Amino acid sequence: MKLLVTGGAGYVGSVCARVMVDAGHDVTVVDNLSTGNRDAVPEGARFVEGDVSAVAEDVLADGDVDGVLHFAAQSLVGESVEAPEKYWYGNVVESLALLEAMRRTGTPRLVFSSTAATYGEPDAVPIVESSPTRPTNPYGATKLAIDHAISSYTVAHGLAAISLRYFNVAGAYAGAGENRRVETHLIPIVLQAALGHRDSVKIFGTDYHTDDGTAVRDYIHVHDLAQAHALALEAAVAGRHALYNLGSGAGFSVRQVIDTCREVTGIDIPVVEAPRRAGDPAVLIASSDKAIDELGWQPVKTALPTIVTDAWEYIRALGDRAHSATA
Ligand SMILES: NC(=O)c1ccc[n+]([C@@H]2O[C@H](COP(=O)([O-])OP(=O)(O)OC[C@H]3O[C@@H](n4cnc5c(N)ncnc54)[C@H](O)[C@@H]3O)[C@@H](O)[C@H]2O)c1
Ligand SMILES: O=c1ccn([C@@H]2O[C@H](COP(=O)(O)OP(=O)(O)O[C@H]3O[C@H](CO)[C@H](O)[C@H](O)[C@H]3O)[C@@H](O)[C@H]2O)c(=O)[nH]1
Repeated sequence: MKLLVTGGAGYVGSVCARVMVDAGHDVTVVDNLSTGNRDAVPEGARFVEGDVSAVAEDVLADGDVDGVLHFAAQSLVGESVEAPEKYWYGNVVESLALLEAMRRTGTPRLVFSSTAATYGEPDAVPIVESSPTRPTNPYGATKLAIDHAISSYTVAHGLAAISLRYFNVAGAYAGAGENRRVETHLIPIVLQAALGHRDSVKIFGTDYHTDDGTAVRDYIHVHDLAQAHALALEAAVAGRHALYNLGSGAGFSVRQVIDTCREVTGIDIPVVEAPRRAGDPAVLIASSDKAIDELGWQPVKTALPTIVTDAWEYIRALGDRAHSATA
């Protein structure tokens, strides 16, 4: 297929772009490098620098692009609470521009990076796709708004679309991984502390109603996630918007993640207890049964030590290329 990958210089987008190139697809990456790295764009993919709203329509203009994988976004829960404008413009307005570009150029297929954050605080876990959507932060609210916009484009304009609601993505694949200029995600932060790039790790909230008082998340390996994108591209049906949760089905607390990182690295990483981070739900665990049943998705790297080991090997190999700025 001929594919446009937005956000393909970022973490998840660069791994997915690599998997698509390796599978023989013709890939063009559009990225404004706001959080991504130019050198993360895989060899074999074309690169166009710019905002989705400014350059995507040019890439689609010939009318022969088969599908769009839309990763480009602002995606930090805490930041979205402090600067919601960045999220409503950067996510909703940019994605509406992409939908319009696709409509005008007759581009048939979309796979969208939605998120567990669309559900908010769940009534029950594991979370299924029919669970209520009550986002607890602007990030989740903007992703939910985009999901609604996509649904109406499928009905009105015959777009074939799949939203993949990822839970917490981690790990690395073939030399591609998490290397943001400013890092806020738990696993890379803990591993940066193990490397000595940070003095300690803050635990945001120790008073949640969970077994050890810290927040629980479901970590999914980035390569398993990329495989789901390949399946979604094939499965998208004109006029239909399907949604799938993607996780490993097990929840790990912040303390359990830190302990796993200690075991994998053999380093006693220092921690500091801190207040809760605004916008964070207590527990997010996915049911991925729908993706397994309907897409034929088979996650392989589901064990947390495997995910952390891959992230650790990646971050150690970065050397001088490592960004380690604290947020
Ligand atoms: N990482 C996770 O745990 C996770 C979980 C659920 C969903 N997601 C979603 O997956 C997608 C990728 O997340 P990530 O962790 O790889 O983030 P990232 O910040 O590493 O990558 C996002 C990329 O998009 C680019 N970008 C942002 N806005 C753009 C715009 N308007 N035009 C062009 N390029 C733009 C950035 O430069 C960056 O390269 C996001 O949509 C995010 O919401 C991520
Ligand atoms: O230094 C840190 C960093 C994080 N955390 C905690 O660790 C958990 C995971 O936080 P991350 O920042 O790694 O991930 P989030 O759960 O906030 O969000 C991630 O997963 C979501 C889906 O679950 C989103 O889609 C989002 O894009 C993606 O960043 C949270 O309880 C957070 O408070 C800490 O205690 N200390």
